[in-house]
Amino acid sequence: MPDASPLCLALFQPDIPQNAGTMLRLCACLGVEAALIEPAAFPLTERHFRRAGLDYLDQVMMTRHLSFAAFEQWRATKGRRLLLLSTRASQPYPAFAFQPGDIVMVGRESAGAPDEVHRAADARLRIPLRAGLRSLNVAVAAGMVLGEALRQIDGFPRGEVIGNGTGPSQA
Ligand SMILES: C[S@@+](CC[C@H](N)C(=O)[O-])C[C@H]1O[C@@H](n2cnc3c(N)ncnc32)[C@H](O)[C@@H]1O
Repeated sequence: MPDASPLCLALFQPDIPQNAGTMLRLCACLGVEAALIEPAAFPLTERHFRRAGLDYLDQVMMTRHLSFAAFEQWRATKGRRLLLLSTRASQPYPAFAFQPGDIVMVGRESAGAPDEVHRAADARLRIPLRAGLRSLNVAVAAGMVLGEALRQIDGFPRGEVIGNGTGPSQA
């Protein structure tokens, strides 16, 4: 595996700071690396993320890429697979075999990811939904698929239990 982190979550040109903040918090808590592909629809500053409720920013292993082309150059140096979550994909994610080092990418809230990104991906994965319903919130989609990927590769953090695990700790 190329890096210390078992997986990477890539945010393609995020539109909504609250969603980006939720996904970066997810990355911090699960020990998943994050990649931000610019331009975003909001300034990628610490102030904006903190206002969106992300107070774990210093715990996120994050790379920023000025364009998709720059991200692709970086990815080529790492030799990592790109797995795009897309409402246009036909392959359901629960049947996909994830590997350590995989990069799971989510698209924009407004428009998903463009054809160029679909073509570049090693796999395009779909979360099956009930007929007639369009899509999930992007952070929910990211959480579902990262959870399955971490389960498959046994990549969840081995965190300490706070207290004795039976209930609220004594003050
Ligand atoms: C709100 S959705 C994008 C909606 C956009 N109109 C489209 O159809 O692509 C934002 C992102 O969440 C992810 N997503 C949401 N629902 C999904 C699903 N059922 N399967 C795969 N990815 C999904 C995708 O990465 C998508 O680009």
